[in-house]
Amino acid sequence: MQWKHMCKPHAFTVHYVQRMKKHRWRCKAVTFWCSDELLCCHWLQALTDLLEQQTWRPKHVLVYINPYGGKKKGKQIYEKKVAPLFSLASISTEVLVTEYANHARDNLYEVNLEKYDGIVCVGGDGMFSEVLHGLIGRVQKDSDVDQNNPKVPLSPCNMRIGIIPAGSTDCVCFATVGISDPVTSALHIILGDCQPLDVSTIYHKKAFLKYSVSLLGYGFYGDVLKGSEKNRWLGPARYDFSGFKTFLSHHYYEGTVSFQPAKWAVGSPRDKICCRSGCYICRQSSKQLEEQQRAEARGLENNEQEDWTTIKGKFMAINAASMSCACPRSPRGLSPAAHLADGTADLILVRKCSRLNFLRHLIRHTTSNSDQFDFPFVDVYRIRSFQFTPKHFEEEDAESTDLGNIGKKNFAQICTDHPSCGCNQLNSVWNCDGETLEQTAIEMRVHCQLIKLFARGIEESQKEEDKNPSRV
Ligand SMILES: CCCCCCCCCCCCC/C=C/[C@@H](O)[C@H](CO)NC(=O)CCCCCCCCCCCCCCC
Ligand SMILES: Nc1ncnc2c1ncn2[C@@H]1O[C@H](COP(=O)(O)OP(=O)(O)OP(=O)(O)O)[C@@H](O)[C@H]1O
Ligand SMILES: [Ca+2]
Repeated sequence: MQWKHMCKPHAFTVHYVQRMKKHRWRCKAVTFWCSDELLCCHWLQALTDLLEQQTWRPKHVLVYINPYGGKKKGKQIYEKKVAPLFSLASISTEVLVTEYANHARDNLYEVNLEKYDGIVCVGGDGMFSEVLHGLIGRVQKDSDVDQNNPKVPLSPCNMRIGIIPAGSTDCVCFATVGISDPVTSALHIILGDCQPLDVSTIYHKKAFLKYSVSLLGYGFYGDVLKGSEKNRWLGPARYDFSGFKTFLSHHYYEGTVSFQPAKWAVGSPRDKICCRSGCYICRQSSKQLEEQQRAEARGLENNEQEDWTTIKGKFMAINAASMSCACPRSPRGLSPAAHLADGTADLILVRKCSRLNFLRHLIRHTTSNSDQFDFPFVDVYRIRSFQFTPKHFEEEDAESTDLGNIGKKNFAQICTDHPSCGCNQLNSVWNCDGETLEQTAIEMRVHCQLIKLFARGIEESQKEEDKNPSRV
């Protein structure tokens, strides 16, 4: 809500948020007229006082715009749809339109963060990932935490990030707000919403590689991403084109997956209930995790060696989803019951299957009320960490001769460059929130609620409320 002073006659306008269909929010206005000037002033003063009490609302934000994300409309979207709302809400801004990849990330290591109440990122998941790496890295640096040391607990980031969607998938925005809509996201920022978010760290041989908040996927989604990069000029359609080609190539990959189940977690990946605003499961799970970590610190439980489950096999896809990964292509996401802030990820293993079966599994991502895990070749686990070693890597490590490595690297290269050559590609690549990783043997660990967003999670729709009347 916001007001605008009008001199004559005595009147003021209140701007407020109205909920529309499908989680969309719009800014509406209502003007109050009054013949009594004093009464009008009293109202104005009372409203101003109320607004000033809302200390969680940001007053000064730092905005990063990727002018080349999605359909290359980031700058236009910000100027036309977002900046006017920020100025109406008296939010002052400092704007940086990025000039090269990683400009925003590097800038976050230099700026005086104390000046700002939040960071706004205009772009897609890749741009968000840049801001995420910049902010987490900066906070660790300021608190003398070595993010490259997997044994040291990371410092949580209190500065909130707002996402104005202007990318190709916008999965982080969609899965935390319920819609990919710049105006809705701007209104969540203005109201000062706060949604904690789990972040996963990825390591190769104990060396830190990347952070991930949405999908860490090997096999199908890795290949789709790799293929899509050659066709960036197609814009968001590059994923569908590459998805179709990857589907037809129908590769499977051999390797070993080991994971630690999240024993303390309250929910399961097959739950019918999804993560919604003020989620009870997120609150309970994070509490239980804190207790478990306290017990581990006192040496009552040894988490490092215990409870690892190992599965060796041939996989079409290995997906670790730290959140549902809902997006316009798949409105319920890769793992519809995954939670934003419960300290866990859902590990989905799709084993070698026929093309038809894989298609049936994929199609279920697009329809409501159908369970994409209900196939004999799909398994799903709620986990705190996992590691993957490709079969090819095991052999490579055993031989460990430079000559052998070079030979295999070249072979993989030939196959990637000639997908129609008919030979079997040995390894896939990891898709980490829309960016490829160079290493294939990796380890991932979830950090509960490491960052905060200007969002509130997806609000329960009337239909859902009718189905779950007893939910908190
Ligand atoms: C028949 C239709 C089946 C459609 C199945 C759609 C499943 C879509 C699931 C999307 C999950 C997105 C997870 C989010 C990942 C983001 O961190 C990342 C960065 O933005 N985006 C992508 O990697 C971008 C990933 C984009 C993946 C697109 C996959 C398209 C598959 C098309 C298969 C066509 C088969 C047709 C056979 C006749
Ligand atoms: N000025 C720039 N020039 C070139 N690349 C940039 C620039 N600014 C940011 N980038 C990079 O562009 C990449 C893609 O951006 P972004 O995520 O906004 O769009 P997208 O890839 O179309 O969407 P999505 O990630 O949702 O699929 C990011 O990895 C980011 O690092
Ligand atoms: Ca989670």
